[in-house]
Amino acid sequence: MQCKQQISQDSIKQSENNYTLHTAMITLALIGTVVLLEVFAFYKYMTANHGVFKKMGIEHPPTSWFFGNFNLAIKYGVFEAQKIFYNKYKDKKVYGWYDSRKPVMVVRDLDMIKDIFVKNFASFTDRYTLFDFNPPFRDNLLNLRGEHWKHVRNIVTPTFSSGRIKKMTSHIHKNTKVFLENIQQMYETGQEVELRDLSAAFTLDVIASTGFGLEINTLKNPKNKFATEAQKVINPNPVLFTFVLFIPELSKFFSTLGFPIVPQKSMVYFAQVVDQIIEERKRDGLNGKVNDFLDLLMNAEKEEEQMEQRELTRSELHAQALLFIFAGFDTTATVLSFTLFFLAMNPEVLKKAQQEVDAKCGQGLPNYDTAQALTYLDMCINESIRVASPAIFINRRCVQDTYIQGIHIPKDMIILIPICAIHSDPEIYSDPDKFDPERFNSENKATRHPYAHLPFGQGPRNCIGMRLALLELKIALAALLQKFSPVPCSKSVYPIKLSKVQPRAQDGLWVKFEQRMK
Ligand code: HEM
Repeated sequence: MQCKQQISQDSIKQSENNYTLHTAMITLALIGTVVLLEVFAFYKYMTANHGVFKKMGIEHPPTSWFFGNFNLAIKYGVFEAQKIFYNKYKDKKVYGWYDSRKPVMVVRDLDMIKDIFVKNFASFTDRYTLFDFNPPFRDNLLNLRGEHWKHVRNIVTPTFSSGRIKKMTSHIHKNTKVFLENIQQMYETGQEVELRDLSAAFTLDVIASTGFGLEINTLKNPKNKFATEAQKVINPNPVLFTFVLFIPELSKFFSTLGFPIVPQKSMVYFAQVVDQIIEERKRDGLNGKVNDFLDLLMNAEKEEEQMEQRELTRSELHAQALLFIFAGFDTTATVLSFTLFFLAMNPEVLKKAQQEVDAKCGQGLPNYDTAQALTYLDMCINESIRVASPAIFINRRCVQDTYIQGIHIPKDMIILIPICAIHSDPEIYSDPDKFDPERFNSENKATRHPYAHLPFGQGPRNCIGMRLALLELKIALAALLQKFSPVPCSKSVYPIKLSKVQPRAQDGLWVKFEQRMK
């Protein structure tokens, strides 16, 4: 009897065990299926667009399901990858590229590029931006689309007219004097100088001054709040940025979790600076008397309910003011530092540039008109931007189905103009790594396609700050060359090895300054 009971208890236990095992297996199988389905769904999501170019009959590099073609940018570096495939498809007007899951049409043909920038502009009014910004930066020109962009651009354009920029020369002069004092000190102490940081401090001081009438003095006090916050904005969190590069949709998710790609606190800091200056100027009756961008933007500002055609809201004003800082200082610093370095490494070019400066500017600081007359210096700057362009590429988003030169560009296709590859195409610029300003004399320029040099973009959506940047560069370079000569030093590495991901020299741009004997 006892034995029978024991047997039935054992069998109950056995069947309980079986049941538990069975349930565990079903659960595991269910989890496995869900995981598999999710992996499959993710795979489908990542590869959903990978057939686009094949259907269009457009060639592209072989794709990886996760990276698209991004693994090639990681393998070779952004510059090199652009050059490799630009050359690989040299007999094509366009080729395809997948930024992870996103198809991007790369346009090589210069006539097609011209049509995209100008003739067919109505189809390419917008830029593609990786993520949407929050206020106070949301409504900035770089980011805005369609009619909203047109409205703001029309209001802001007069701010950058020759007349307005001419009036800003005094701001540039003030900062150039401090720049020269710094160089004098470096010369006296025999210091070897890395040009990048020096140039960035100068161009940030100029933007703070021409933009907002502020004297932040980064050249003397590199850790000032304005400069540290600006550095945070132009160097977003690299981990989050990489995630968003692969899956742009994640940017909203990170933002909601309180981790925006561009630090929101820094943006708010700059908006508060702008608000404070506006209040002070209104209080002190200084409206229209400071000759900076804020002055002009303030005149264009109106309360939302009183809005007329040609006025900005405070939110639009914030966004433009902030954009001028971020679009204006790092780019100009890149050109200033590379140009000075190239001059130091090419003594014949340096001598010629100095002779021109002496002849056209004499001893005083170059003004707006003398700066326009510095044609050889202009050639040096153009050549420096060709070799090391601050913008690696330009993009546009196609807003309506369009045919250009027999090629169908569907609505929403992202267009990429490979500036670096065009600037170093040996069929356009022979021996492209060589620094040779003569490429930009009027005779040589006339033999080239006008769209073979695109450092500031082209057409109605080109760089609005180009004239200001060139004026600032010419005044700073000419003033420096009047008194000093940049020369090679023990740390100089030439020819330059460009960084794989950004317009920087891998080994820095090191020079020494010598005082000129006249
Ligand atoms: C050497 C210095 C600079 C370079 C190389 C440069 C380059 C560029 C490039 C390539 C674009 C895109 C153009 C296109 O899509 O066709 C651009 C746009 C822009 N830049 Fe610059 N830039 C420089 C300086 C400045 C300065 C000093 C400012 C302002 C103070 C500025 C403000 C802007 C703005 C607001 C846009 C957007 C224009 C729009 O979408 O309507 N840039 N820049």
